[in-house]
Amino acid sequence: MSELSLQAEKLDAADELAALRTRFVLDDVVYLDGNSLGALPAHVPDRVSDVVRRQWGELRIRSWDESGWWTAPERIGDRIAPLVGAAPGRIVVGDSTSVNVFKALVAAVRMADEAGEGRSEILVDATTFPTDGYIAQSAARLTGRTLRAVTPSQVPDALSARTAAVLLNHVDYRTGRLHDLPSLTSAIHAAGALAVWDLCHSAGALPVGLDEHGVDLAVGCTYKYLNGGPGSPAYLYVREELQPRFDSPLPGWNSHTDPFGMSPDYAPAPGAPRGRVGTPDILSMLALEAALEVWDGVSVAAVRAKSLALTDFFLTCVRAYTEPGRVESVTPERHEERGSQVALRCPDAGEVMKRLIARGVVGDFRHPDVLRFGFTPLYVGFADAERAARILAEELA
Ligand SMILES: Cc1ncc(COP(=O)(O)O)c(C=O)c1O
Ligand SMILES: Nc1c(O)cccc1C(=O)C[C@H](N)C(=O)O
Repeated sequence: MSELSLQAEKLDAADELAALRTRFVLDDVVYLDGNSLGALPAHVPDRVSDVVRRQWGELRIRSWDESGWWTAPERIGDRIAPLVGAAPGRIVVGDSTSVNVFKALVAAVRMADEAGEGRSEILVDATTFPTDGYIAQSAARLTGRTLRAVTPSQVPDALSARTAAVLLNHVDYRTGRLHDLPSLTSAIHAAGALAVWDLCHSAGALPVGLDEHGVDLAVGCTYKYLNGGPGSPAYLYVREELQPRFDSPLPGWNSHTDPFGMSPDYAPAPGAPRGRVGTPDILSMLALEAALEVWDGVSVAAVRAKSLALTDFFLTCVRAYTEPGRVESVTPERHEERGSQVALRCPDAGEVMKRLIARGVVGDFRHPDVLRFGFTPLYVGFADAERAARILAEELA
């Protein structure tokens, strides 16, 4: 046994989260793609079966009340809230992240307009996952703003009295870089603008502190570190003081204060439900609700500590096993700047990832040259990290 596998064994033995792995359906593959699609929590199939067979099959329409379908978006929002540092009543679940980016950004610009200072510009993260950039372009056109793409580090200098809103990613999907949410949010506020954060790659992997840091609006998906399943609904957070001013660009009937009054005039509901649009996707939503139970008794701080230890250890193993210079890590070394993934660049990354997957190490390839390895502390261990690095080195040799 190599020294690093011995070390992995010791680290796994001391890992207070190690037992959580049994809450998931996993085989002996090293699954390092939970930053794209989280693994299936073991109890979810039975719960979904109950929703389909009993709630839908037997109770049918009664389930909107009796099975709590109607209130699921807010109820599940409250379940996600502690994971991202929000009090109850601030998050609503529904739609995709893309749709929630649209709602949040247009609503942010509308709120900036209320100040009446002619704020003519939206800033967007130039390194963003593409969908946010596309939606921001459309939001800018619809609201008559110009859109400027800047890297998160350029944001403080780019802010001005012209800035209406800024759309940023908490963790960069490609490099795994963690951006400084507290200081960027306060810089955005100092300029009188609104901060909209995309939490897709941070929620469930590290503390976010939405309320504590005064984030205005935030969105995120639930199929990565929250393990909600393929296409599970996303969520929208609106800061409490802003909720009465949240003017949705998609004011569907589900966000009406009296949806069953069927009035031709729109009157927005108070609080989080104002972020709803149409009929919630109940099957996916209730699968997500069940999946969130794996968080019972789990602290985000413990998850963060293990995530950093795992990514540190993986980098150590990669350096020990791989010929120097064969790959370059584009994930920051500093813990304050690292999310829960390691991204390694090499020119043949696409081919290398195919071979890794064939050998039971599942990460993903991101164009043009990035090998991405996501570490989900709820089910990935140190021996997994060592084995992945060892097989990677063999494939790179
Ligand atoms: C940062 C980020 N935003 C948004 C999305 C996707 O949004 P949607 O769920 O609408 O496909 C992803 C991943 O797919 C992402 O990584
Ligand atoms: N949402 C995805 C999908 O529907 C298919 C494949 C991948 C995804 C992803 O989530 C990709 C992910 N956001 C990324 O960071 O690359």
